[in-house]
Amino acid sequence: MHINVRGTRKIISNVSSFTPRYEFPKYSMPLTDFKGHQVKALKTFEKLLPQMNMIIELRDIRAPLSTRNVVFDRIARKEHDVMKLVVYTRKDLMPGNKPYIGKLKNWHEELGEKFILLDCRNKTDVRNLLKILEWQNYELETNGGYLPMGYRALITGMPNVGKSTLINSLRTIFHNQVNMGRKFKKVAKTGAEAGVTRATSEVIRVTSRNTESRNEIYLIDTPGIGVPGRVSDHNRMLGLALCGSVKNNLVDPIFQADYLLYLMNLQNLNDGRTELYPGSTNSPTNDIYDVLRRLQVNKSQNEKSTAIEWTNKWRLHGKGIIFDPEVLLNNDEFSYKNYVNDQLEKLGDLSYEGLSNKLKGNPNQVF
Ligand SMILES: Nc1nc2c(ncn2[C@@H]2O[C@H](COP(=O)(O)OP(=O)(O)OP(=O)(O)O)[C@@H](O)[C@H]2O)c(=O)[nH]1
Repeated sequence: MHINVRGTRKIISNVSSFTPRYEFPKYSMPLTDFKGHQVKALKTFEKLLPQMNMIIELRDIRAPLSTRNVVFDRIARKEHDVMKLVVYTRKDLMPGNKPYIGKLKNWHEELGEKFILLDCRNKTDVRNLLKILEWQNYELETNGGYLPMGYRALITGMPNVGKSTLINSLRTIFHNQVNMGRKFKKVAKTGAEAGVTRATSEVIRVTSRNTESRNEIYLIDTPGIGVPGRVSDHNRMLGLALCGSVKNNLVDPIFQADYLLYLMNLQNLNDGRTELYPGSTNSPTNDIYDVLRRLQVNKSQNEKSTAIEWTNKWRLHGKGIIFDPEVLLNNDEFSYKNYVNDQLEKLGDLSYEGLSNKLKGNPNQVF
């Protein structure tokens, strides 16, 4: 990809000679982590869609492009009436700069997409989402009346973006309202690894009928669905690895660490203040082995384990880092609408038979 970068290169601290990399090398790696159970989930997803009143697509705020899956757009386009809401998760890990949110707003306006940000574990944030659901339910009810199957929302998204955590938080709020004090079991399994949920769930009730509404609100949890190789590329695979949306061991940890370094240097080019790795403000480097040496706690720790430790730390708790270079590079030519259309074009027709056959015949899962 050729990137046309605007000529306003800020100087990082007092190191005037340092130039970050604007492109990342294409190391050898698989370009997708698409699996058989995901094809099955897609078929169920498509079948369930006509019964749905809303699709809630979760994406990781640190990688708004990489965790956007056009497979969902392709399926949802067939159902014109269904409302779609994008929920960016991990708000708590988001960079605190206003321009980023401004950029996101502009992008979504281009497509007329509604979005909110939340931390799936934060009660206030999750209550706000519940209010949106209740409001939509109320609107529908006042216009159309009673829904015998209740108001239904399908929760979708890439693996590990927080779907099950969000459902559990919504359930906890509901449970505390109706069953004060008594313990209850989590309904959706959660975990730090991609692919914890492997089957589409039964309907999960999150509100009861009350004086304002006769419709109950239900959610349906789905397994995380990755992108087929034809809409993926090296940068995307690396971004997804850093978010935890593909299996950790698919991409060499040194490549992941190097990609993180590439992103950090680009980020410092924009912000110019944060100590993202040892010496990043006064002696920045593009050499990952140099950074790993700086990070090593003792001589016996090897480069690979240092890389794993460092990327894990950022994947799980790293605050203020963005994993999509398109967000960090001030590229005037970038258009969100064109990006999405380009992805849809690359995806082409979604043929499940084709996907299943290619999965069977291709151990590298690249298709
Ligand atoms: N910091 C932070 N962590 C979160 C948030 N939401 C979820 N997590 C964590 O992210 C990890 C993955 O969450 P899950 O809810 O299992 O993700 P999922 O989308 O259901 O995953 P799959 O089953 O693989 O599709 C868990 O360790 C959660 O605790 C959030 O908003 N902020």
